Amino acid sequence: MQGDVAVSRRGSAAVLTAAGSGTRLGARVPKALVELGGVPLVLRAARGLAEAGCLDALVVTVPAAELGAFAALFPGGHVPGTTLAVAVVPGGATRQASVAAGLAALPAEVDVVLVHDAARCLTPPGTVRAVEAAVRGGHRAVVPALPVTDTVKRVGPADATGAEPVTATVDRASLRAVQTPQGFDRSLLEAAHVAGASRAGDEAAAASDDAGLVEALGEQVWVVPGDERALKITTPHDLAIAELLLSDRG
Ligand SMILES: Nc1ccn([C@@H]2O[C@H](COP(=O)(O)OP(=O)(O)OP(=O)(O)O)[C@@H](O)[C@H]2O)c(=O)n1
Ligand SMILES: C[C@](O)(CO)[C@H](O)COP(=O)(O)O
Repeated sequence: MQGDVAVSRRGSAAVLTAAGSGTRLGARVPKALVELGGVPLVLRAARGLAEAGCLDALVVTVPAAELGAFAALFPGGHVPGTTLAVAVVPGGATRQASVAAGLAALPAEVDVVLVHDAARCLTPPGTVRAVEAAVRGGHRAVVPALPVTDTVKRVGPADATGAEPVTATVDRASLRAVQTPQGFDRSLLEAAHVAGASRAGDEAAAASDDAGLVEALGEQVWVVPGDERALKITTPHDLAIAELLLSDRG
């Protein structure tokens, strides 16, 4: 924990998930080490969090076999060029397990936690600040999200040709596509991970986001505006889109 921490504001930190392999991207290195504009995704995401200026500490969860390669991106245990302190820890078999590992490594003083994907490395600092401020403002679980613009159909099991029967058209007015960082009161997020711990080892059962674990506790989750730049880089197509966004920004 760095700097003075006021009594009324004990500290905000982020867990940056970067322990995935990136199967769908298909690179030779773990996805978070893939470069976008010459900068690894994990470093770009960490810089975005640091630039937000509202965080006191950062925990990055990484593939256990690559601990050294990831730690080398944060010389002196800081996000380069900033005073934001970084701890690099091994992640788990699922994103949920990786977040749990990151939570366990947070400094004791932290009372607000943001969970962010390295794969969403172009998220603007303003989105980070908005999520942190919403939690500080009293909403104990906050997710950034965008309205869904496609028409969305529910389908049943495919027939022999592989075609799927449509069973319903979902009212998209009430749908939101959820991004990261997701922000939480620390005690609520820890309780949600304890309650959902039995799901963490199995990709099919694991929660795909942290808000889902909080919802499973019966607690209210709130949505604030997301940003198109916070897209998740999952496939080579996404990486190409991100390169375009970067050149547009430049
Ligand atoms: N065991 C895991 C799996 C995922 N993640 C992180 O969670 C975020 C979202 O996951 P995704 O983009 O789906 O990454 P991968 O699991 O690496 O992708 P794939 O499913 O294509 O292998 C990423 O920042 C990823 O590094 C993680 O920390 N630990
Ligand atoms: C957390 C997340 O990025 C919010 O959209 C998403 O749920 C991660 O899902 P994935 O299955 O790990 O890609």
